[in-house]
Amino acid sequence: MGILPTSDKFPLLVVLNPHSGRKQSLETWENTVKPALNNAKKPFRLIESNTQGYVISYFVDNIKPIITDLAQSLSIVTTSGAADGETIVYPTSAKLQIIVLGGDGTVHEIVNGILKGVEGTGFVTDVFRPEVELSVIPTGTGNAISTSLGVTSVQDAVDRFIAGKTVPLRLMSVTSQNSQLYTVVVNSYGLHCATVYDSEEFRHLGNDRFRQAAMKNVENLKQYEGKLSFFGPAQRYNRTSTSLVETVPAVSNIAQADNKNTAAATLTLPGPFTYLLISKQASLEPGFTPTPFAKTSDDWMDVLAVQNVGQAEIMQMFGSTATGTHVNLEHVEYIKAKVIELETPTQGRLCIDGEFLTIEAGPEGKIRFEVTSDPNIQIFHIFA
Ligand SMILES: Nc1ncnc2c1ncn2[C@@H]1O[C@H](COP(=O)(O)OP(=O)(O)OP(=O)(O)O)[C@@H](O)[C@H]1O
Repeated sequence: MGILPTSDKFPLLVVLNPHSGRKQSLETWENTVKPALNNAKKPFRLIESNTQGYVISYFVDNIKPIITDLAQSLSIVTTSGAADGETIVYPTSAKLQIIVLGGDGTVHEIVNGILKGVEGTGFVTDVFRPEVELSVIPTGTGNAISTSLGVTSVQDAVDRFIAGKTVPLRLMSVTSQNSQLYTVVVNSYGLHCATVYDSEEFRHLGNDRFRQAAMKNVENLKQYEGKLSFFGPAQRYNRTSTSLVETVPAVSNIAQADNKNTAAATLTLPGPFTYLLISKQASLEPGFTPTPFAKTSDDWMDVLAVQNVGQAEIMQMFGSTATGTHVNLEHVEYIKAKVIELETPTQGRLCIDGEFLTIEAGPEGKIRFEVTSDPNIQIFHIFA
């Protein structure tokens, strides 16, 4: 007797955002994904998002009963023959499968809703730790996660789900004095954040909405004051050797760290920033690969930083992001790190997977980015 696979007893969840991309998720569901699941005899439960923020609230409110039902569906009752000889064997792990018909913002809401819903509870522990397996059907605008994994179409995503191979979806934790969130794709500051902010009004253009909003912001190019500090191990792209080279903390910094109880930065970038990304995905949309060394499953964050440049340099960078060769441009900094802090002298705006966060001015407003390693947070996997 063994533990039954989830699909035999507990339905997979299908999260559908009808507003994603060019609003074709429902059609894709009805025409392609639902027939494929029916064919494969996979029972499902449909969760349709009816407003912005619905998905996050749904999981905050429902993840505990979902995990309870999932665990119970996998429990095994054994009888010894005696009247009171019934024993229930509970599982120590289980797979919760979720198909996402939406874009990266919907994945962001699922991940943050689940983690918020189980925070401070005993629902995810060493004794019982569910694995959440996400199948992202690319029906958003950028579809960064799918694009970075090489998923080329809706059918390709469905095929990968049916094939069943998954890889870890590594998260970034984003902490300020009064908030804590998880990022699945990208944190941005400066031109990219302003572009995402302005792109909503061009949603009807599909992928082109980012291009339209980017051009608007390049025309009125601004510099964004801030200091970026890197802690612990870091690798910096070296244009001469065309490779990532380990950056060792300066000796004075090590001494400082030993004397005080606070770590000194391995490296700092003084800003101001024209363009700044802290990313877990190589591509943010098809044909746009700003952080080409980023990997969905590794334990690094990839930083693309462009400091204090003009329109010509930005356009030159955009011109080579399709191939990733912009990392060789003089004004481009590319760094891999595990812990990063951003401090701005005045109030600023940070974009986290399309969601916006206010950065308060000065040291109190500092934002800390870390790759998560806690096994009770790192429960997400993605069909690849
Ligand atoms: N019913 C709804 N009406 C309006 N907005 C919604 C609804 N359901 C969800 N949303 C919001 O839609 C936003 C965008 O979703 P999503 O990220 O999936 O698509 P996208 O922005 O087109 O794709 P991508 O993030 O891949 O570029 C999310 O911020 C989400 O909160």
